[in-house]
Amino acid sequence: MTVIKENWVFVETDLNKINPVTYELITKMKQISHDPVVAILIEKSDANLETELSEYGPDKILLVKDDELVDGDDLELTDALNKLIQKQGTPNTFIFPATVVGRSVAPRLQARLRTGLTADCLDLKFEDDLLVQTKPSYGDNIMCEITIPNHHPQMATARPNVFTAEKENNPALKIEEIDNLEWEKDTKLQIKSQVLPLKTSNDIAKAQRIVALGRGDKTEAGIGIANNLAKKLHATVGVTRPLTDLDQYTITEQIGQSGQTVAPDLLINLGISGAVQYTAGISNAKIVVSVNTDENAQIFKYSDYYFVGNALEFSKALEAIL
Ligand SMILES: Cc1cc2nc3c(=O)[nH]c(=O)nc-3n(C[C@H](O)[C@H](O)[C@H](O)COP(=O)(O)OP(=O)(O)OC[C@H]3O[C@@H](n4cnc5c(N)ncnc54)[C@H](O)[C@@H]3O)c2cc1C
Repeated sequence: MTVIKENWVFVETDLNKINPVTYELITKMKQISHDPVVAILIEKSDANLETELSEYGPDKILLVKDDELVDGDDLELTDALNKLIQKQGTPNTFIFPATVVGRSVAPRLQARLRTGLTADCLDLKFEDDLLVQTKPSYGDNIMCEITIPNHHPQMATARPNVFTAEKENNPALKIEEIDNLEWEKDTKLQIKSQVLPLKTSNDIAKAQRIVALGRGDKTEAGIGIANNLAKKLHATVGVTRPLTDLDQYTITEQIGQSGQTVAPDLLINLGISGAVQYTAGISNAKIVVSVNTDENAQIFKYSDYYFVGNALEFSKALEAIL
């Protein structure tokens, strides 16, 4: 098998809009790669998403204009990407966002290509052509560096909000349109319509201020006051995993390893212990304030300011002076 010296990034689109995580991945790959970074874009025949995409400086865009495939399911997408690799050659690496779509399509493609995949990476770098993929392991207690030395493409999914997207003018950009992929239709599943959810994980992932609630502030009164505080601060409410047992919170608001990675200017942690699975999602927060009754709470190690005391009383007092 001939490996082409290209590093591919899958462009995720939702209802004819590019998911911004794509730009984060392109920027990161441009920073670390000495070979061309190629964006794989599938769009409707009358769309022009390549214009927006080109602002982030990929070296090449492989463009598939296909009205059916845009609305295709994960199996169809997998088959189309497999056909694309058969047509173009095997890239050195192929990176996907660790989103619902990326987490479904990337492993299916990996299995078909009989290569390796590292899921949910928090960092990527190259040693020559070898992609070194960093991810938390063993319950997030250690960071592992994983490589796939003998198979191609070296595949990874990387979490949204970990890398920073930066615009770049690339006058050398080439756009190559691919015709006749002849992907196989999935007859078992039919998607009749697609709607954007009212609330998305983007709300918390993009929030500039977050009030995060943990088990130590899980009472009805604690949650009520924390929500008032959030309103006054124009902040979004986030939670730790135990709070997702409540009807009003889901994985959409959960911060951490199995939830969302956040990068706010201000994060207030109320009654949160600081388990590694939670702190994995907050390393890009700028100012962290934490409140906990336990003076030895782990979360204080990740905090710029902390208060030893009751979260509810703290929220009440802070809300009163705002
Ligand atoms: C595979 C895996 C993935 C996971 N993914 C995630 C994830 O993405 N996100 C996540 O959050 N968790 C995740 N978890 C769970 C994680 O391990 C912790 O259990 C969880 O983060 C703990 O949440 P907490 O801090 O709210 O609760 P606790 O650990 O119970 O901490 C509560 C804290 O509140 C303090 N406290 C008590 N009363 C008060 C009070 N009145 N005022 C102030 N402080 C008070 C206590 O001192 C304590 O420190 C995951 C676990 C596993 C195994």
